[in-house]
Amino acid sequence: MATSSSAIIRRNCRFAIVGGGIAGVTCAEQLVVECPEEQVLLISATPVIKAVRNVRKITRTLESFDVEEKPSTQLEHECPNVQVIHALVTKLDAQHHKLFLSDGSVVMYTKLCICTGGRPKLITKGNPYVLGIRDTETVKLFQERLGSSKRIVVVGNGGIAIELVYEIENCQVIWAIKHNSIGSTFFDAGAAEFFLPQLQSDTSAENKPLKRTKYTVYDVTKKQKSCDAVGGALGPDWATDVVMKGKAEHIHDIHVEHRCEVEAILTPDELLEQKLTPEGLVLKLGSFDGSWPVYVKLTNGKVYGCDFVVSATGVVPNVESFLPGNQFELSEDGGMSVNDQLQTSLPDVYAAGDVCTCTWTPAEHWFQMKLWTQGKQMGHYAARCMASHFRGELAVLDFCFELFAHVTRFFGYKVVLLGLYNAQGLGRDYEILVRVTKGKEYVKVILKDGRMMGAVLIGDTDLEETFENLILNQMDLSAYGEELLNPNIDIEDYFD
Ligand SMILES: Cc1cc2nc3c(=O)[nH]c(=O)nc-3n(C[C@H](O)[C@H](O)[C@H](O)COP(=O)(O)OP(=O)(O)OC[C@H]3O[C@@H](n4cnc5c(N)ncnc54)[C@H](O)[C@@H]3O)c2cc1C
Ligand SMILES: NC(=O)C1=CN([C@@H]2O[C@H](COP(=O)(O)OP(=O)(O)OC[C@H]3O[C@@H](n4cnc5c(N)ncnc54)[C@H](OP(=O)(O)O)[C@@H]3O)[C@@H](O)[C@H]2O)C=CC1
Repeated sequence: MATSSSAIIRRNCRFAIVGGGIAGVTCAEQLVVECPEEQVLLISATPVIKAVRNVRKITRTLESFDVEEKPSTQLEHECPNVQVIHALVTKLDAQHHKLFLSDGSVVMYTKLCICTGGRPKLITKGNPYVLGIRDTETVKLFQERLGSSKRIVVVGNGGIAIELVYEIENCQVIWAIKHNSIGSTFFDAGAAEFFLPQLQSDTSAENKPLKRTKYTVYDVTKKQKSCDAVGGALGPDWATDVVMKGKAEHIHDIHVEHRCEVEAILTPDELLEQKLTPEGLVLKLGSFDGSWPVYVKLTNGKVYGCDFVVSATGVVPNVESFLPGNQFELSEDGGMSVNDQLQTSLPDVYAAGDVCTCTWTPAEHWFQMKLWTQGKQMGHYAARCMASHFRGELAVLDFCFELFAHVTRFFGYKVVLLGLYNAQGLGRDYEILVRVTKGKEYVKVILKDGRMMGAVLIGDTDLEETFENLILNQMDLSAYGEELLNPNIDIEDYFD
């Protein structure tokens, strides 16, 4: 409800949420279920919000879903006690439960959830030749630049880099990674080897496996853009519909530089001044006049000329608007620390999604990762916590925080990650079992003291449900040895 005193608009609500990404919207939708009689105010810097649809339950903890961008009015229509305000939060006075918005209004809340996500952590600030990818706007900029490019350098070895190198066509890609093998955030050297042919092959549109469209964009960006904040992060299969074509002749041309970082980004003049010689890599670029707008010097001493650089080097939480005047406890990665009730260090302020860092002692096979799935799970759980505390109760930690579970697609393959899939936190004290069928599937299991701790399943293995159970029930598998991955044994029947 809005009340006005002098020129300032004041709005009072029981629950306020900042951020129209997946965490904020899921939180709003769930608050409507928990407290249908209370007013929920969602403040979104962008006029479109992100919502989950078509949730498909794969196992108890694994689900896949589509994501749609929709106008905020649609959410208001679907959830009548939710009001969406299109504005930027410029300041928080947590002590007095007040939010100050860019439209000059003030929101008084009883409980607040901050879901402002993150933004790309770029290798360098303010360099026009270095781009990050986060939202629809940044993708458009990337597409435009790529359209007139013959070579780009991609820095980083995580989700975005993997998707880019697979999708980009007609542009040579120099992929600079810190690690020994590609894609190390999501898989090990064995899986990287499995994927290697996909990097070398001609993966032009006709040769790629057909993909379903899972990401729906409601395009209002041209019509209205009034705030400076980044839009909500992209999500599952964002790359499917995005044309990523450069102007070189060869369709797919990737060169990986291992074990290196970017030391400097140089202009052509700086290259000359420093008397550096760019790599004489054999290029399949068609006509080329020999000079580049920018040069990248790597820590391995090599220098590459390129049209621009993509810094796919992770995200930093969007916390700046909330810090002045408030004593939030921040974690090492800059995220707002939250406890197992998703409470920050300040009373009545919660946080969910990419903006927060979980500081409770996690279940043995769960850890936080800045993913769409976890944004949804945390948004949902934050609503339950806010509603429970409002009623004077404690919330019970949701089951989804028992086991890390992520399903995605890389290089055209279904990829399922369960538990400590990369032996996270196990030191050297574990065993690995691997089964590979070239071009078809890659199955890796992490065992400790005979118990399954995690698994990577690439391809249509149909093993996710059985392995999820084996990780959750911690059955002693020592007696089975390598038989566990014997393709001639129907493992489902075995453990029923
Ligand atoms: C290119 C790309 C591909 C990805 N692919 C996948 C994938 O395949 N699978 C997966 O699980 N995850 C994926 N992710 C990660 C996933 O998108 C994020 O983890 C998830 O979207 C985070 O949701 P969020 O709601 O916390 O934040 P966001 O989606 O970033 O939303 C934050 C919202 O807060 C708003 N905001 C920020 N500051 C303010 C302010 N001061 N006032 C008002 N509003 C504000 C923003 O405008 C935005 O609407 C991908 C990310 C990227 C960038
Ligand atoms: N299909 C999916 O599930 C997808 C998920 N995402 C998510 O979106 C978010 C953003 O993706 P992305 O940017 O790829 O982030 P990620 O966190 O996935 O990967 C970042 C990568 O950059 C490396 N890195 C960090 N700093 C530097 C540096 N200075 N120089 C060189 N390399 C560096 C990291 O290595 P190290 O870790 O060793 O520091 C890591 O390999 C992530 O949360 C990601 O999980 C994105 C796309 C697809």
